Amino acid sequence: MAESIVFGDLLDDPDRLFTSLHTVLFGMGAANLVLRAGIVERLLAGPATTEELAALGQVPQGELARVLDFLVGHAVLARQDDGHWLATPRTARLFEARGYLANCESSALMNSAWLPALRAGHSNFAEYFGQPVFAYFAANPERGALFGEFMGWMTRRVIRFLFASHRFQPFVTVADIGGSMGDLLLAVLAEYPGTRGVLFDLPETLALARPVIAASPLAERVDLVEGTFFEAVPVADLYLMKQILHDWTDEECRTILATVRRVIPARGRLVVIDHILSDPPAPDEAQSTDLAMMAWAGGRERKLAEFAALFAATGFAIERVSRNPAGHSVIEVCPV
Ligand SMILES: C[S@@+](CC[C@H](N)C(=O)[O-])C[C@H]1O[C@@H](n2cnc3c(N)ncnc32)[C@H](O)[C@@H]1O
Repeated sequence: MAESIVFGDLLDDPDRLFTSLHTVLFGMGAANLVLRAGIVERLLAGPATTEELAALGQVPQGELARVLDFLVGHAVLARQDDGHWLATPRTARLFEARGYLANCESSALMNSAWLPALRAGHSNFAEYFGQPVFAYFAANPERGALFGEFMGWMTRRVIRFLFASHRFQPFVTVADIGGSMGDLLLAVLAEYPGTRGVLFDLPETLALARPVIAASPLAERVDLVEGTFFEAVPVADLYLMKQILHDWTDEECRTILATVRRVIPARGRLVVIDHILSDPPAPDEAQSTDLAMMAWAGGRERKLAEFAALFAATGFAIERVSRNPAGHSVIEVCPV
């Protein structure tokens, strides 16, 4: 069995446990603080003084300098001899990960409500934020936009694996169901010239995606279609569903899959991209995202046999599986 990061050698070494978790917890807080205050973007544009950055964030200079010193200690920022703060290569990485860092902060907040959430029978998210996750994002577009950035960051993590290990059979139109900001769809269209794409998602999500797609050189090849996958999806010969089924219960997944099954052509394919749970359990990414799905959406990650049962119940059969030990796997299914 792989060694657990937190509950293995760290738990056996209290000094490292304390230092590591404190660095993660307060590093995450410091990162979100400077991102939210606009300081990271400002420093990516050029060096600045403490006074300028404190004015920008409307925070006291002394406390801000201590936070910035912490980030200098981790080479996320640097400081010139004349006292100006400046960006390092890690500052850009931090900016790219801003959606994920906001997501981590929400996870930490909602985990404080885990026990009452379980007792009340709903997700940690609904317990802490007062609404199910996608309703909350629809009502709070600035949080929805950060979530979309997080999804794009996650997609970029899996795209290299996807294209290296899994080729799609020839297709004319690909529909990304719950495709968020279109990161996966645009990557697939770039990889498969001469094809067209449909970005299908809730209206509030597509309102955020529309300018992103319009700015892409591939915009001409994309149609945006609003709707809910509990009712109807557009017709295509290749369907993508990345990180969709894991948000929902088995019963809800059967409804989503049945919606696709009603319109998929006989030669069409559905490609599900999700974590596959190890069996027996291992301290891997899938095991932690399983808890994340319980917390965020009342959903779950699944073992391959559990996916197979969902497909069998909705008129699909697994044709190919590209298993990714380090993250999301690819399960391609055909209608039967
Ligand atoms: C976890 S995100 C995955 C996004 C994208 N597939 C990816 O992997 O980057 C779930 C997506 O499902 C969308 N969604 C949620 N409920 C939906 C519904 N009923 N119909 C269509 N899309 C929905 C959300 O707006 C969001 O974009």
